[in-house]
Amino acid sequence: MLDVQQLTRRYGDKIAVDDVSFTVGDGQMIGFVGGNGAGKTTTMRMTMGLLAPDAGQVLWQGCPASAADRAHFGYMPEERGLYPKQPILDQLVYLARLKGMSAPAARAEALELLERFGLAERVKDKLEKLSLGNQQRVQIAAAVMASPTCLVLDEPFSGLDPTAIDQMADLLRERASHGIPVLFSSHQLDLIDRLCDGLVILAKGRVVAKGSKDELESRGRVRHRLVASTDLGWVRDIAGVVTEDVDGRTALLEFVTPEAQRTVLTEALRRGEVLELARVRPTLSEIYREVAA
Ligand SMILES: Nc1ncnc2c1ncn2[C@@H]1O[C@H](COP(=O)(O)OP(=O)(O)OP(=O)(O)O)[C@@H](O)[C@H]1O
Repeated sequence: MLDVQQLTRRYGDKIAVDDVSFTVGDGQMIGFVGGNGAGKTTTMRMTMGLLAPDAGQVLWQGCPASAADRAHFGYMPEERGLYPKQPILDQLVYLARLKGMSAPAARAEALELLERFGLAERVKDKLEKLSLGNQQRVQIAAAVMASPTCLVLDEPFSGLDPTAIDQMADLLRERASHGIPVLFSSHQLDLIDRLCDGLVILAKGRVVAKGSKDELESRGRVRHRLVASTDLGWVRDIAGVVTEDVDGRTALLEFVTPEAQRTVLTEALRRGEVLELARVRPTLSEIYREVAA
């Protein structure tokens, strides 16, 4: 389990990360979300021990994370970090050997990953000869090689096409299913929604929301969609109802009290048929806009 506890980091007068805490359990995939400059990269660098926090600490399996612990983490930095002028297979083997793998095992795993990503024909190419999307695949391969105990990935999906996103998503899910914590940042909320067990939302250096999507949804406003067989203009006059939208026979409503919901339902039935009265689940984008505004 990776436990980020009250991390704080300033750059001069500016506070980049302010008292940030969250946990990524074994086998969990947690999405790290926030606008540009929210503090995600700074938090990830502190998590990896590449930047010293002004306050707070990172625990690994309940103890302060040591350099030896972090040497077994897989990390994909924002600035990427592989050498443009080196052949891709050589680089992957070299990095895996630094993590303690034997040369034959490192070569076998690197070849397997490169084949899986459709790069089997390119293993001798220098990184810079690959398209940006393929370079990104190699960067992800570097992070997941050598059985990392934890994955910390800074925007691993940026610049990937939908097929590559699906491939990488499968790979990360597979790694998480082996029981390792996976933390990754992304601006693609649909992807986070699809992939993650939970998310941490950062705004201006602070955690503004965290938890599973269900937990975050239940914190937000509860709205209902009402569809009836007759015009619904009358709902605006019912006490205890916030009318978000009324469009003929369809309305989006917030019931302030249970009585308001009963009144609306009774009145709608008195006037005609009720075709639908359903709770509207907020999208992750709506939750994000609400908490990160
Ligand atoms: N080396 C640095 N020196 C000064 N300020 C910095 C430095 N690195 C980051 N910052 C500032 O710290 C804040 C957080 O930056 P950080 O890169 O962690 O955000 P982020 O959430 O990763 O953003 P993005 O999504 O744009 O990558 C920003 O205001 C940024 O300008």
